[in-house]
Amino acid sequence: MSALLKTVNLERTFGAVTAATDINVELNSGEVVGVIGSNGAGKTTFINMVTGYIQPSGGDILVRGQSIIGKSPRDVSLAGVGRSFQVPQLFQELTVLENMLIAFGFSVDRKLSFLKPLRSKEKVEKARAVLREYEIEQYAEEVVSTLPQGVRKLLDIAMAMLAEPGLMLLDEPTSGVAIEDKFLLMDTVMAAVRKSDAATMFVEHDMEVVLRYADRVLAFYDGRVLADGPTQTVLSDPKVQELVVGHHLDLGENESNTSKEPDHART
Ligand SMILES: Nc1ncnc2c1ncn2[C@@H]1O[C@H](COP(=O)(O)OP(=O)(O)OP(=O)(O)O)[C@@H](O)[C@H]1O
Repeated sequence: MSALLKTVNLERTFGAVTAATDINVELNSGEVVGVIGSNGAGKTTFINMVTGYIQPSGGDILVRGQSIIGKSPRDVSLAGVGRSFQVPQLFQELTVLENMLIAFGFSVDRKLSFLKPLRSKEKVEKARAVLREYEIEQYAEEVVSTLPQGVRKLLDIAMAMLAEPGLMLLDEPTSGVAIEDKFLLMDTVMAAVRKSDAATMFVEHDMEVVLRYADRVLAFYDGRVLADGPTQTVLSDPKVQELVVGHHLDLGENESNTSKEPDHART
């Protein structure tokens, strides 16, 4: 059976800058992969290529064996690849529920969305059920601009999950969220995502979050995948600690026991 996602010699240049090169990655259902790398390592370029937001300069991207090269972000989303953004892409002056209903029109109704009413009992019920899974149903009638960043992040993810993607890419789900709320947010997201059997990739700078939630880690350095493997193995690799993490990680007996030294990779 074809892998859920397979990239073959994926490459992207911006003028003289090689943002990504030689990216060969395979991913299967149910996997939870942390994507790490210091600023400018190529993580967002990779996510943008896999979701159709930018086209590669070379190589191929296969989703369940089908190439998605040349497809628009919407067509990639219809092929089963969802994403959330570092800065949530929301209609700030609309309510949480209205944002969900618009996402419904774009992703679930598909081709005939312009002929279908935005609000129906069935859609409202489905939208509320997904909000409940992400523990933000109580905000359904609130205007987005009045809500804390953590709720907006959850809403952005919930909107993408409405389409029940087979692969979900989360670009820095915890950025801009207070340290004490990061684990709460990730607990909610991972519980919901794991229920769906979607494969998940999340870009993350905080190694405690990576250790706690990722089964596998892809470490980017200078546009390349420096290491790809089980979380403990990759994070204990001295090369990864030196070039990617920027400090020693003590992975001894306690999996979440990370060094508290300043982390240059943290934003
Ligand atoms: N649109 C663009 N035009 C020119 N250069 C770009 C563009 N997008 C990315 N780059 C360059 O490509 C390289 C990889 O950038 P990318 O944003 O993918 O890194 P990143 O790992 O996501 O970093 P960060 O953690 O800061 O988000 C960097 O050198 C960056 O300056």
